[in-house]
Amino acid sequence: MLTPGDALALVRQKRPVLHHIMNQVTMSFVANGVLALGGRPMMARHPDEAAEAASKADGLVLNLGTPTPETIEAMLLAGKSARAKGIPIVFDPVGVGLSAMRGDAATRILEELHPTAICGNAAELSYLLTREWHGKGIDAAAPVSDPVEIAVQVARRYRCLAVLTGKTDVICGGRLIATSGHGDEWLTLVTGTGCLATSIVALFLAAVHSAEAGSKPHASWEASIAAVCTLGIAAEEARLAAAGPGTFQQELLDRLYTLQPAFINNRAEIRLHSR
Ligand SMILES: Nc1ncnc2c1ncn2[C@@H]1O[C@H](COP(=O)(O)OP(=O)(O)O)[C@@H](O)[C@H]1O
Ligand SMILES: Cc1ncsc1CCOP(=O)(O)O
Repeated sequence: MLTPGDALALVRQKRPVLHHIMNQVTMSFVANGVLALGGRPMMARHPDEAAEAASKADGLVLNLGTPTPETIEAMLLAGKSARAKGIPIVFDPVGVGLSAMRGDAATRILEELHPTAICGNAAELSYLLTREWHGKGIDAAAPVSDPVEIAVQVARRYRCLAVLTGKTDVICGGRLIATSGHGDEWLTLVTGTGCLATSIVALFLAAVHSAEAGSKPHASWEASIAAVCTLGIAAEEARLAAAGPGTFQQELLDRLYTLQPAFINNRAEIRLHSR
């Protein structure tokens, strides 16, 4: 079994290059979060260079936050290149039910690229099942009654890992289902923490994929659990030193930088489920 601490140590040892095609709102924060954890963020969003950039990466993040026809084209080109190279692709369908444009882009990404993992909030993952939008703006409007069931259905429908974020995070890969209650409600006061969760999942998947550990059964699922626990525990520690959302954001980056594998292993509480 790959512990959360083992996975964090691998991230810092491997320092994966993570190619992002993502929204313009949270790019800088996400790049700083990935750097703080030991990764190498790379943003390359023009269709003319997207495939080439992906071919030089260890993992690819496709984030639908501020889509344009050009970035959607770039996502499809980068995704095909990532598939040819065999690196993990992580898709965050940010605000997917806001417009037909986002819904259509998500359909193409899912059908043409078959991402390794889908990460999003409950409204986003439910939309991928029902094509009905229950979000407010781009956020999940209200807690859903059974987030585990939504994640299970998404993982089964799209044959991938599903990571549903919220007060409780759900990490599902087929029959493997886990939940983590780590985190802090101030994460919802800083824009980009959902995007960062997605990029951290991609970072951990890329690290494990590029190491021997990646060949072990369940390694990708365990890496995704490690990713959400790392962010959640970093947030719990950050909250202790923060006065409000501004200092919380700074403290969060500092905790991502200083968290030690043994500390995460001592602290992480993960519940396993069966369906
Ligand atoms: N009420 C909450 N309490 C504690 N942590 C939360 C809460 N809501 C979200 N989180 C955490 O915030 C991060 C971003 O999740 P979320 O807010 O669902 O993303 P998004 O911005 O995509 O809606 C995740 O690490 C999640 O665990
Ligand atoms: C506010 C906003 N609008 C389009 S993308 C974006 C940021 C979304 O970030 P997150 O989903 O991580 O809160």
